[in-house]
Amino acid sequence: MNETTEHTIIDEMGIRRALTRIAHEILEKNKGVENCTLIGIRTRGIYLAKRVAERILEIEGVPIPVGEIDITSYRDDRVKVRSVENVQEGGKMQIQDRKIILFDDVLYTGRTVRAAMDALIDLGRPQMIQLAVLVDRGHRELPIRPDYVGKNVPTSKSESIEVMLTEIDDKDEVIIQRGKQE
Ligand SMILES: O=P(O)(O)OC[C@H]1O[C@H](OP(=O)(O)OP(=O)(O)O)[C@H](O)[C@@H]1O
Ligand SMILES: O=c1cc[nH]c(=O)[nH]1
Repeated sequence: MNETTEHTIIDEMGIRRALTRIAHEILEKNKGVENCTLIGIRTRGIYLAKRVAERILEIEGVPIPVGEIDITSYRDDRVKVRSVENVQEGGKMQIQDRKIILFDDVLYTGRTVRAAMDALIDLGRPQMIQLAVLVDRGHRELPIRPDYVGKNVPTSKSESIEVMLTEIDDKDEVIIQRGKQE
């Protein structure tokens, strides 16, 4: 039998604590947020970036620009970047010489992050790029590692992680589905 089971791996409180910790880690690693820009990978990476920017404002009293990058995946594994936009004011993000902190909900093969980095570098020369993810589930196919991780979740390839955020899913929860076919 090939039944699918699922259970919660991070609840609402866990997500809140993880994002607060990541906000503190960003402040510590960068000695503040001067010259930093947060860029969320569409869709849920954007909400994570916005929430961390709010925490940083609460903790440090400093606003931080937040942008979004839209990447479309194709079945043959090519990825296409559609845009990089400022989510607060609209218009283009400044990339040149900025410290960019990329946000995504799940890190798996690393191909989405690689596409995002390629697109950013096409637009300008960032001073550096860092990576924040809510869940690192392993199985990297590229030499990419996150600087900030909400939770490391060892998985098998037949499992799947689903991140739900109130902004679009009506609740905050991360679940693992087992027995799901790829
Ligand atoms: O490291 P990778 O192998 O690239 O996988 C990670 C990506 O996969 C998921 O996006 P997905 O393409 O499932 O789109 P969605 O988040 O909009 O559902 C997730 O949100 C990451 O962006
Ligand atoms: O399990 C996975 C793998 C890639 N992206 C997801 O959102 N979940």
